[in-house]
Amino acid sequence: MTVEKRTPLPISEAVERVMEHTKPPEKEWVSVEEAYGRYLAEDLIADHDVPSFDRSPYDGFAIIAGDTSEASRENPVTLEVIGEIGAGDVFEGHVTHNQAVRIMTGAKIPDDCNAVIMLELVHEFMENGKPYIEVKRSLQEGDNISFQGEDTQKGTPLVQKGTCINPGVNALLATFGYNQVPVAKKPVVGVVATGSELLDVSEPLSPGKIRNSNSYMMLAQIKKAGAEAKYLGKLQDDFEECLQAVRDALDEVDILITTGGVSVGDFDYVPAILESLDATVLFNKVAMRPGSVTTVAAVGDKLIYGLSGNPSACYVGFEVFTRPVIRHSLSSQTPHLRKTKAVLGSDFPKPNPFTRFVRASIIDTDGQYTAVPTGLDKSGSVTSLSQADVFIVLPGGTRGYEKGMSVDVLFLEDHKGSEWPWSNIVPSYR
Ligand SMILES: Nc1nc2c(c(=O)[nH]1)N[C@H]1C(S)=C(S)[C@@H](COP(=O)(O)OP(=O)(O)OC[C@H]3O[C@@H](n4cnc5c(N)ncnc54)[C@H](O)[C@@H]3O)O[C@H]1N2
Ligand code: MOO
Ligand SMILES: [Mg+2]
Repeated sequence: MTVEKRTPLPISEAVERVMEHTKPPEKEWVSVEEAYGRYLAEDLIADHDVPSFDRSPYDGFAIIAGDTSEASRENPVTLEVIGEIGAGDVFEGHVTHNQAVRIMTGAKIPDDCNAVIMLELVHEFMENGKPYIEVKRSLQEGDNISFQGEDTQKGTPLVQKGTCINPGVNALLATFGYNQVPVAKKPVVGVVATGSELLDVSEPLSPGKIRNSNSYMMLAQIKKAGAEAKYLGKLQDDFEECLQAVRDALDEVDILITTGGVSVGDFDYVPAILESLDATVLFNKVAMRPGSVTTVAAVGDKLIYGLSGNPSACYVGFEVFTRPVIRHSLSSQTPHLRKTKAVLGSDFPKPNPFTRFVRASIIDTDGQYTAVPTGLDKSGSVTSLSQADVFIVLPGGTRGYEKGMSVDVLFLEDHKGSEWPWSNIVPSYR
């Protein structure tokens, strides 16, 4: 029996191929209470000025600034207080010279007034049953006024579609009257685990068996990417059973992920399943480690990801190839992992022909990032994932890397994303 020979594709080319198979985003409406964490499906543009009227930023008195032009400690001016307004009220009367209106924070400035003086800065007194204030300083027109449109003006684009709705975006949605919010429909992503060695989480360990951890890892990755996760169970390494399960799964999901059985072993059935489904294999080998066996295929308008059974390889395969497809269908303009530079925290003396993704934790020292590998750097390692907040990217080549070098890192816990992180990833030898 000869083992199938696979040609490794450069990462950027492999990502390009999957991105060519993305579908246009679909829109749905959710209530503003449900919008947090969803992705905006339309640009949010201010349809009125904010604030929409001149208002007082203080509890104080609305006055005519010119009345105070001669005011000083020695020469205070006296103004008659002719009314009071709280936030939400509008002063309907007319204010003339040497008059003032008691005004609270957030209330609309009376039309005739053009400045506000804080309560603490005036002396209040009554004379003949009428309230007055004494002002000991001179104010300029516009002093202490929050002007209409000073926060934002009508027509200003505020939030781009594809943005993850954070609490600040929620505030804007409410400000502009979005009781219902247009958000990108979440694609449904199914997970099937294959492997006769797999136990359910609740089962006790027995010789040769391990618990199925990849499914639960990926359900979380899918949700984190913004999609709806559907667990479709774990399967024995049995070709017919797996083929039927994949066929059934395809009816239920937009994207299907299998884990395990994707390499060249006797019980690695994913390649044969893809063949039986007449799927178009986009690639079945990528010049990266872990995750070199990552396979992606298209069946009709759906993508099937054959991710490695090895936990770290599975994790990497998802973040590099599945996450951007999900984010694209959520309208994101920046669907890939965000890239930045960091100082390498350990030596990697052994050269590797494939680009390596090293799970690492980031330390921020006054804005200077250092990336320190977390645990065992092997494809089968599961413990190195829990502490990882970046992948260090070490391009393949003929030389190793030394502690202290500047390297690219990709953030795992970040919503901003990046447009295309795969150009300019170059080995940076000192
Ligand atoms: N002769 C060769 N052997 C292997 C090659 C190769 O090129 N030639 N590639 C190696 C690489 S690289 C990887 S990665 C793995 C890929 O393996 P598979 O995707 O076929 O996955 P399995 O064989 O089913 O399992 C691999 C490993 O992962 C464990 N596993 C599987 N499923 C789960 C799960 N749901 N949760 C946790 N752990 C899981 C499984 O027990 C195995 O230990 O192949 C290499 N071999
Ligand atoms: O796909 Mo493997 O992870 O390169 O070890
Ligand atoms: Mg295998």
